[in-house]
Amino acid sequence: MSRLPTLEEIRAVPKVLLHDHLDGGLRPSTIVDLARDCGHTLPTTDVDGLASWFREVSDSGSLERYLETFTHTVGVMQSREALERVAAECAQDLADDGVVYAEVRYAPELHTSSGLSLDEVVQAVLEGFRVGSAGPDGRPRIRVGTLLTAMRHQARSMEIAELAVRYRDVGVVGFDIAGAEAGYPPTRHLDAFEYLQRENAHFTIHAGEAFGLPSIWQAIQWCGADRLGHGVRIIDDVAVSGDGEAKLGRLAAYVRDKRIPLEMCPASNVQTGAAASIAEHPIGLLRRLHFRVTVNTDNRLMSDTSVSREFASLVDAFGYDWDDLQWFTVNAMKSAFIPFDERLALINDVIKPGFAQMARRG
Ligand SMILES: O=c1[nH]cnc2c1ncn2[C@H]1C[C@H](O)[C@@H](CO)O1
Ligand SMILES: [Zn+2]
Repeated sequence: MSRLPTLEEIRAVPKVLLHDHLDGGLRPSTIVDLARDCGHTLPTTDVDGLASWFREVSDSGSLERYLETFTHTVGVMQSREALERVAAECAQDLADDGVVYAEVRYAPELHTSSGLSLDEVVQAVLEGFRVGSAGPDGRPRIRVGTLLTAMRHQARSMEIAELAVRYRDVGVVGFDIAGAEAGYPPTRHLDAFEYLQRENAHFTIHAGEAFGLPSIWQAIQWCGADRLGHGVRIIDDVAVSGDGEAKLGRLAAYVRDKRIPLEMCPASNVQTGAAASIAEHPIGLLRRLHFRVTVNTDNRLMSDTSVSREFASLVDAFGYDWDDLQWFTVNAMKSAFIPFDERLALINDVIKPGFAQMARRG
């Protein structure tokens, strides 16, 4: 099929999402509702105006400024009802976009300012995902696993890691650290990572987004991360000569040889200045070099994006075809934190047949 995939067609194929923040994906109308209920003051209560505000402020070119916008999402996610609603709508929105498997992350410690305990936060989010994943016939339209995030500038990672292990059999599939990267190396949380390794638990680390190779190196070689959140700066360890031949440094070679998944989030990276544009995003070269690249949304609200839109922008920039999109999707499914047999079943019974059906249509 020579014609390139369209946005509408991309929406129809089964997709997988590994890096999406619950507090970065609220519907603007829900923020307005919840803010009214809990007395939180927003920059504007006009729904369209609020959507534009998030997108525009997030376009600052700085991760720190980008993260400031979360005051207005986290601020309205402080009750059990609010957390359940946001999680349920998240599952519905992802399913509507054709996502069949998602790992959605959030930081429980950010949702306790009105008195919820960490356990209550986790239980509310799990309940929201349970409700939101069900279709009209009661059968699940999407499978959602959650990742519990600890904030890298705080000192609660051990507590959050223990929480993740406590809820591992009821929907929590892993752990993460997030927040401003510069000045907060992942090794600050080494005890939490060592604990998770002893517990045979899975974790990813935001690394190589706003800070370079040392952050990626620490995340992998000191902390033992299974995956890298973003990881875009791995490109700094790849030299491309005039004739297009690429030479990998030791760290880049390690990441590729070990098939360490890169959770790339192109639109978010352009907004925070981690990449100059989609066309110049390192994903193009990393895909060509067969790193284990996956495509993600990061924060759908801040970037006004979805998995389908991320794919469509890559089709536009790099001319990707259905084989490329299936390759990204299978990469993501292989890299998920659920058991191997369940990943394989989704690949063979859902993803491959879904892409094959699209190929026949073309
Ligand atoms: O792209 C990101 N980099 C680092 N931290 C991030 C990013 N997107 C969201 N966060 C932070 C802000 C949220 O409040 C927190 C938990 O989801 O994670
Ligand atoms: Zn992120």
